[in-house]
Formats: sequence, C-alpha cells, structure tokens
Amino acid sequence: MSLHDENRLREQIATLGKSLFDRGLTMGSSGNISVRTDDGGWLMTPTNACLGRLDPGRISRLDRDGGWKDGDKPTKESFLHMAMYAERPQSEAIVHLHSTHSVAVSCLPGIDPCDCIPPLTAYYVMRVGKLPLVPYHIPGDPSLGDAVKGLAGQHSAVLLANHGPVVAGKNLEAAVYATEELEETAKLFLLLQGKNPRALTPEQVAELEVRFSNY
Ligand SMILES: O=C(CO)COP(=O)(O)O
Ligand SMILES: [Zn+2]
Repeated sequence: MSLHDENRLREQIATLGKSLFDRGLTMGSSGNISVRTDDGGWLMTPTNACLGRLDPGRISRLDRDGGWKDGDKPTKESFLHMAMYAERPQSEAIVHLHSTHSVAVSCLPGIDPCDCIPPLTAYYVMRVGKLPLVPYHIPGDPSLGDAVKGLAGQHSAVLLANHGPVVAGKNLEAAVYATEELEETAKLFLLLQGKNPRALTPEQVAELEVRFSNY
C-alpha cells in the first residue's frame, strides 16, 4: 500500500470517527474502527481514544498476526475485529460502537438471539440483514473473538449483549452506513414496541437480498 493510500485511510478513519461522535452515535472513549491494509495488516483506532478527536498520525498499525507495529497502543477489541475479518475475507473495515438504541435492544428481554431486530425497512435488510446476539463478555475479553467466530461468516453485523454492535463492510464507508442504519432501525424497533408493527414479508426480504447482495 502506498504511503498516499495509507494516509488517505488514516484521514478517512479520523473524519468518519468524528462524524459518528459528533452525531452522538458513540460517547466518551467508547467504540473502535479498523481497516484492512493491503499488506495483510490493519489500521485500528488506539485504545482509550475518543473517536471525535483522532490524530491520523497516531492510529495504530498492526501486522497480519495482530502484532502492534507502531502508532498508539491499539484498541483492546483488536482480537474481536480480527476474529470477524478471519471469517469475512470480503470485508475491508469494521466499526464497533456503543450507539444508544442498539445497546438498548441488546439489553431487552425476549429478543430473538438469532435475529435481534425484525426487517422493518428495506435499507435495514440491504445494509444489515439478520443480526445475531452474542452473549455478554467483558470488553476486551479474548473469548469474545471465539464467540463471534461462528457467526461472522454468515453475518456482516452482530450485536454484543449489554454492549453494542460490531459491523463489517466492504469498505469503511459501507461499514459506517450499515452501523448508522442499524442504529436508526433499533430506534424504530424501540418506538414500535407494543404496537405490533408490520415487518417486511419473507418474499420482500428475499427480493432485497438478491438485488442488493453487495450493497
Ligand atoms: O468500545 C470499547 C470497548 O468495547 C472501547 O475500547 P478501546 O478504547 O480499547 O477501543
Ligand atoms: Zn465496546
């Protein structure tokens, strides 16, 4: 990867991180972002960094084995990102947030652990699809990587119980769009609690999956 391309990715991580933070999609020092680099390694946001104030030059660089090469110390969820990438060779970027409505859904009793949010809208189906719930683990616990492994091959997004979403995309922009769509649909889902909303039918979902398989 040329220095120009790497610097462009660093700038993009900082710009989109600030955009997410400024709109309240993640708070404090929560959340993390990673992007695959074409030497097989990754750029990841540093641990304890605020996504709203990232310094592109201090973003962590990891080698293909997840070893820390340079930049600030990487996110404590680096193995979670790597577990997801290991199952998803087609994904180039991952976003993890503590976005309020998605976290709220992750705490609800009675949600379907195989699919936490029904297909309420077309864009939710196109960008997120089925959303499995990963049982609660302490943040940064390596066993979280194992818990995600069985799910990430079939699902571009998972919801960590009492924690938040982890969303992969074909590039960083796609991963951010999907995270935003998930948060908005979680909000709709909460607004519609007790109202028996009409979700899309299995036929409508199947048509979207065929037409927008690489969205
Ligand atoms: O969201 C987080 C933990 O789950 C934030 O952790 P880091 O600051 O290590 O990235
Ligand atoms: Zn987290």
